[in-house]
Amino acid sequence: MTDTPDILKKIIARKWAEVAERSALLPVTELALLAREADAPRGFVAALRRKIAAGQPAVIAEVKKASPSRGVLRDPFHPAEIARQYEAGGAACLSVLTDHDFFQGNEDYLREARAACRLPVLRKDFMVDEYQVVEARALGADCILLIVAALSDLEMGALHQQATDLGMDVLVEVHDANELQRALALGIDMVGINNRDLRTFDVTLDTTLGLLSQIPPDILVVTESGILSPADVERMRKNDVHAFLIGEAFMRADDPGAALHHLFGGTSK
Ligand SMILES: O=C(O)c1ccccc1NCC(=O)[C@H](O)[C@H](O)COP(=O)(O)O
Repeated sequence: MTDTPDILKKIIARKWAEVAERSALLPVTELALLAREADAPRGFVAALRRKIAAGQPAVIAEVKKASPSRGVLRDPFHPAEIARQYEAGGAACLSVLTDHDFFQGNEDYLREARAACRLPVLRKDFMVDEYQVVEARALGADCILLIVAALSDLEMGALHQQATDLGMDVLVEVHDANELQRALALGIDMVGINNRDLRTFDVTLDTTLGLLSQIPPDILVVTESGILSPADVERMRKNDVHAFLIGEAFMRADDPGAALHHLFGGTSK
């Protein structure tokens, strides 16, 4: 994939090394036993759709300490407390960064956040191998992220099928029309449009708006990145986009749940 942004290439290389290290310590057959014993999936897409059906915003609230483009967003960082605040603020779901090297995330953050609330949780990481998908379910994840720019069609299809077989939902992330067509060919029920260009880190909500007309109406559209103000929210809602993945705007707030409630003008619960 020659089009893959440099930052993704770096992250993917690290992920392959991680898979090799982890599978040497815990073979996938043993991990699969842990996945089978994990708490049942909570229904990620269903939770988003319930919110929309109730006329409320479907917010995937992100638990993220840091990112390559923004550096450290929150320190000290208490995932369980953040999860409780998000639930109280009316979030539909959580997204928890588990990547160590680029986002200062951790698998324990997902476990802690999920145990502290009743919300479905996305494992926000960079999936390249089936080992990570089984690991996600063993951690309790209800959904995984697949980034089209990071995967071949064959890889994407296999990871998507495996997650579905394990009872998880899949958020398939795109940034342009070509990636969107590749995602649609998979037979997806939810697509994430990342407003952040991972080559330049520039963010524009025009990215979501520009792709909407190419998405069949039965597919749930999640706008990702750069939602910072009530005006951003309103712009999306006017264009019939009701699902949002938001990190930075909440992570910089004292109470992320109160910030969520405020950003959506008190309509989130
Ligand atoms: O944000 C980055 O620096 C980044 C770099 C490489 C891959 C992904 C990256 N961001 C992940 C995200 O897409 C965001 O965490 C997510 O969409 C929330 O965005 P925001 O509300 O702007 O924090």
